[in-house]
Amino acid sequence: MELSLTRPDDWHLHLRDGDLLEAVAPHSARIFGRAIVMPNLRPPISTTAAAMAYRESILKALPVDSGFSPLMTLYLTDTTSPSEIRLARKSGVVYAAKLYPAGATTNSQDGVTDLFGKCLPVLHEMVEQNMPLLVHGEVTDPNVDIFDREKVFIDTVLRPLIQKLPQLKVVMEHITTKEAVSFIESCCEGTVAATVTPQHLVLNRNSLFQGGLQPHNYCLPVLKRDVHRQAIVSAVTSGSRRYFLGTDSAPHERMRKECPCGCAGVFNAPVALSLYAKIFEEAGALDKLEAFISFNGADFYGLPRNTSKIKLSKTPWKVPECFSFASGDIIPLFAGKTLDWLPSF
Ligand SMILES: NC(=O)N[C@@H](CC(=O)O)C(=O)O
Ligand SMILES: [Zn+2]
Ligand SMILES: [Zn+2]
Repeated sequence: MELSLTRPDDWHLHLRDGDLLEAVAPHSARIFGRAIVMPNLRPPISTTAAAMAYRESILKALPVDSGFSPLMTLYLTDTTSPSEIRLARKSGVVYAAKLYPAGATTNSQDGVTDLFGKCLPVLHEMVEQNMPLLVHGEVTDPNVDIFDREKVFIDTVLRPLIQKLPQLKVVMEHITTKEAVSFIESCCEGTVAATVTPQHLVLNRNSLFQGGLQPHNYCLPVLKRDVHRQAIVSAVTSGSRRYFLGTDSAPHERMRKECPCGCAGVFNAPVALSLYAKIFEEAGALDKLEAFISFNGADFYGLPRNTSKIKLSKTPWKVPECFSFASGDIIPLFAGKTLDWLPSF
């Protein structure tokens, strides 16, 4: 079987910088037309000037004939100003601003400590500029169980936020729970949406401990119980326009994953499309795959859909064990495993 599909976009991607950027960018660029590029570098991409410079380094890291467009984002801090949002919009290269609650995830140290206390003027300006707020939706309170942090964030931050600013466009990134699905369903379609990663659709929290600790399955939000996985599978395969592809491909060098305090983040760019196809096939919903991977995100962001095509054929292929680059190795999700759906162009 072979599917011909509109070229997809990745609405949540970490491209990193330096050697790592050069190593990973081609994996996304061969498959996706565009990607929303996350700003959590060190230092963070918190100004329009930094976003423009980062965009140039991404373009340099792409293969010469690549048609891939990086869509940049701004990292919100306690001191981001409304004028920075205006500048970002005017630049034509910044498409959203990203909320990292300080301490919630990789490189979130400079994130927001008090959204309602520090960021309301910026959020009002984002409404004015029709600029989406992208959210890592977890509370950081160490007393909240790590498996409950998304649910508590919805109740204490997201619901109050959309009550205060019903016109703000919000993308809840990498949703992992049935509570997140209920929340998204309760919001206004076209104003609040969610991205879903391949790992949260195919794995549950058992995969973190299968036969021993599995650092390459560790990401944030952490994998959840299977009942939650099933809820997000039903949501994305229902055909709803509220959900779209965001891989959250987040590479870390092997030695930073396989160590006493390993980093959170899964490198899934080479396998993401195969895994999404597997999920839709198993749900008997292959007819709804194209909207999820290629239409819903563009429609939400108000961008034209891609016009070129890719092919996905039902051909078994083996995922490489490892990708080596100048400063180390990166282990992909499903390393060494065989997957069913092979993308080609
Ligand atoms: N998802 C992750 O586990 N890690 C991401 C950050 C993020 O998306 O939260 C990273 O930048 O490594
Ligand atoms: Zn995140
Ligand atoms: Zn991410």
